[in-house]
Amino acid sequence: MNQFRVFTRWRPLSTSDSPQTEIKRKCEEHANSRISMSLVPPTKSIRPWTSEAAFTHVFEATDHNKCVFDAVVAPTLPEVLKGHCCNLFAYGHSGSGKSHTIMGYDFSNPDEFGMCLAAAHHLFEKLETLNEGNHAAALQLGIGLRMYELRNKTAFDLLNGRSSCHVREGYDGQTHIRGETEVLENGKVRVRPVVTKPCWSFDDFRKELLAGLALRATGTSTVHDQSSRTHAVLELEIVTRALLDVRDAVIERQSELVPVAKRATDIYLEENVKGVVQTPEGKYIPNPDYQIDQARIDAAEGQKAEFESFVKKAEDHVEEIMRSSRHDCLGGKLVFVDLAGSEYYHDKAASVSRPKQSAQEQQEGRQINTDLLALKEVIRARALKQARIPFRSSPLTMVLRGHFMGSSTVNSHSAMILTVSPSSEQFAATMNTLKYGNLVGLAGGDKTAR
Ligand SMILES: Nc1ncnc2c1ncn2[C@@H]1O[C@H](COP(=O)(O)OP(=O)(O)OP(=O)(O)O)[C@@H](O)[C@H]1O
Repeated sequence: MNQFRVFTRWRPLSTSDSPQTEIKRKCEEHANSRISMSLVPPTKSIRPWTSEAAFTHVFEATDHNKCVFDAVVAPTLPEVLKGHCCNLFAYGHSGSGKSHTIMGYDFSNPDEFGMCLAAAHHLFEKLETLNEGNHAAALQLGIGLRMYELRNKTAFDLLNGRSSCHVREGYDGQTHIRGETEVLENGKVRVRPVVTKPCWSFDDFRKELLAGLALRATGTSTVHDQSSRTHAVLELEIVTRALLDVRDAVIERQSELVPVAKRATDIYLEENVKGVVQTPEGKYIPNPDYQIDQARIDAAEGQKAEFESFVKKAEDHVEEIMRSSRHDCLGGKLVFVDLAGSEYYHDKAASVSRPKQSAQEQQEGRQINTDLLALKEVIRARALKQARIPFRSSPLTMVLRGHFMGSSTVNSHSAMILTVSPSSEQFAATMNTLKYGNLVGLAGGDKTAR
């Protein structure tokens, strides 16, 4: 099976909802073991809706987090331990249970851990075994945690005081998320990526996760709050101290290269400006009184090439550490994406009403809509094994590029959980979420996917 899995999770009715208002729904299993869902609208003015056979499984309100973890995340852990990358998305209306699912609200009861904490718990159990007999501290395996919120082309680093970082495509064709430029002594210019917090035990991990969550407005859902207007990304990567150190060395060598490269450019420009004069007619001609100092230009270029070679050497060192690791799991990643609230998804075919939005919210809504449609197209292109995957279509898919590219298989170890409310008052929001999930399930299915 090589399909992108889409799950639905019904949250329980909240105490403020009356039980009579529960949405009537039906599931049907099809020959391909996929499920279709039908919803009966609370009023006659809305047409009943039936999805296609797009869903892998439907969790009911009584299913707790452990049940969801066992079915959705646990099967991906062997892939992560082989050094591959698996992605898990949560999508739903504000208050439908995305944070409950991904982050969890109980950080001490393993049965109620969110997917992220439960995954770390299981990974640390495995890493402890792999670390046995390995006495070199620099080679002890742990989990590097990165946490950021994404809005348009800006990422807010939750493990670095919510500082803002830019999402850009580098000269190497890779997407880089980089913080503000720091100007250091001797003209060195350093641009750090999103912070990776190394965690060498489960308790370290839990502490960092809680610190990151404290900077995120979750759990106080209103459709206008901040968390519903950003995508939250949590990356868990299997690392060693040695790997983190050599990555830091690359950043250090790059910062040393900046002033040297600038000096080479300045010298080249200076010599060439001195080497020409302007005629009364406004033309530039070689300056008869100045001979361009080519040796000076070459010396500066030579120094630049030397510093470039230091960067290359540091990058090779990272490759070498990855290649020579005794453990396949080094660099393995599990990425959780708590997508922006489904109230921002605009499906032309959906005749559902949406809450009134301000001009800024409408603009953000358009961007979120672009992100979500781009994500669906990326999933479809991967399912179709297309040569060109449209990662550049949105900042979200640009950020996910590295994670999707690091996946072992086309789609099968990535999944989406749709969180939905059973309250009739939330019917429109629930149907909108399921409509998007239906499209993603079809797109990530087989070659006949639409
Ligand atoms: N499956 C569930 N079982 C029990 N409680 C749940 C479940 N899903 C959600 N809840 C509860 O409902 C409330 C809202 O859920 P949650 O904060 O996860 O919503 P959300 O989709 O993340 O909203 P937002 O995007 O605004 O942060 C929380 O108190 C949460 O504990």
